[in-house]
Amino acid sequence: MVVLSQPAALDHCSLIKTCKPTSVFKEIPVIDLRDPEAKTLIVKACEEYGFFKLVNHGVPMEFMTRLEAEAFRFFNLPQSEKDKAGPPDPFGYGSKRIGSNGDVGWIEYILLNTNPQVTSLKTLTIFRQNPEIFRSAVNDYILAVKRMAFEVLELMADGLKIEPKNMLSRLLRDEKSDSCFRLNHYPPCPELPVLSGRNLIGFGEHTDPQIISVLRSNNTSGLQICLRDGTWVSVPPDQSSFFINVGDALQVMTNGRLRSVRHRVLADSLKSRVSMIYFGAPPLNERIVPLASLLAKGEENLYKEFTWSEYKTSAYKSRLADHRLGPFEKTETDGQ
Ligand SMILES: C=C1C[C@]23C[C@@]1(O)CC[C@H]2[C@@]12CC[C@H](O)[C@@](C)(C(=O)O1)[C@H]2[C@@H]3C(=O)O
Ligand SMILES: O=C(O)CCC(=O)C(=O)O
Ligand SMILES: [Fe+2]
Repeated sequence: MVVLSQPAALDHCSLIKTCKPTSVFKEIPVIDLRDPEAKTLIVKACEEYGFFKLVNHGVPMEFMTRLEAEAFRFFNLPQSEKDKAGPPDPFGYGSKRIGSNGDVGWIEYILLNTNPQVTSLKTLTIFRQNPEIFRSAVNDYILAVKRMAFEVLELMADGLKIEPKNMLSRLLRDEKSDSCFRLNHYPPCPELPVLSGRNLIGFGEHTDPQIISVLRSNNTSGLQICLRDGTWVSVPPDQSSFFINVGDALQVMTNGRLRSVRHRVLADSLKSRVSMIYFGAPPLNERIVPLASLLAKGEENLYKEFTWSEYKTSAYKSRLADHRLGPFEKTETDGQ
């Protein structure tokens, strides 16, 4: 990508030129968790897009707004205070750098382990300004979102005719589940209007490595997903709903039937975006293989066998936009 000149603050960031304005995702599948047809609609949306919006989800709005307020309170602290909780390893506070392989964005974030047994010094530092209130806002939110994610995965298993119904959700329910939680803040970027016709990348394009991701944001747009034909569409924000992404591990477990969705976030010139994402992952020692009941007679397994720990190690060596499943896909010569 060629960038002519840009303000010093954006030096490290990527700009993309959109030839035609990205269209709004009008056909976004909206699934009502209480709809008797939900299981079928979830499978359909995950096959077609790897993505859907969830309404009537049962997570109290108060949990979302309380955590959003705490997130803003933290991100509004002086930089020197926030830096005490960084750099991320991968947990902790991070700014601009995403991961450790050179990816950058117009973003600051907090990454947390959802396992309460793993409380690092960095996590304690994040909470230290407002320990009781911040911690309980995070815990209440995660607990409610986890319950809802289990329900979604149970409906999905039902829709896919997987027995038993907890085949997928048990991985997230496991006390050794390697799930994590992220609070992202995309500050407004006042320089954007002078970068005419170009967009600033807040979070570069990628797929999420885990099983599913459950995203909630405030009312600021920015999230885009990539459709099957390669076009990018903007997802209108909806602060009272959740957006569910299929991750790489679920793509493998369904032998490619459900697809992990490529997505990215663009910065806004005027409004801050805050998002909170629960990444539901299996335990580290879990073998990630296509579920036998999903393989039709004679259907080939598309992936080599690996554990979540092996996939994670490989993913964390990759760049954000890499096709992380590539090294795990079977080739013509495999198995001969
Ligand atoms: C560049 C990277 C950041 C990331 C680890 C990686 O090496 C590749 C995957 C990235 C990602 C995307 C989804 C989640 O936000 C995340 C926490 C994850 O599990 O994989 C991030 C990683 C990160 O920010 O550390
Ligand atoms: O912040 C967002 O809206 C999405 C971020 C994201 O895709 C991620 O953290 O993996
Ligand atoms: Fe993501």
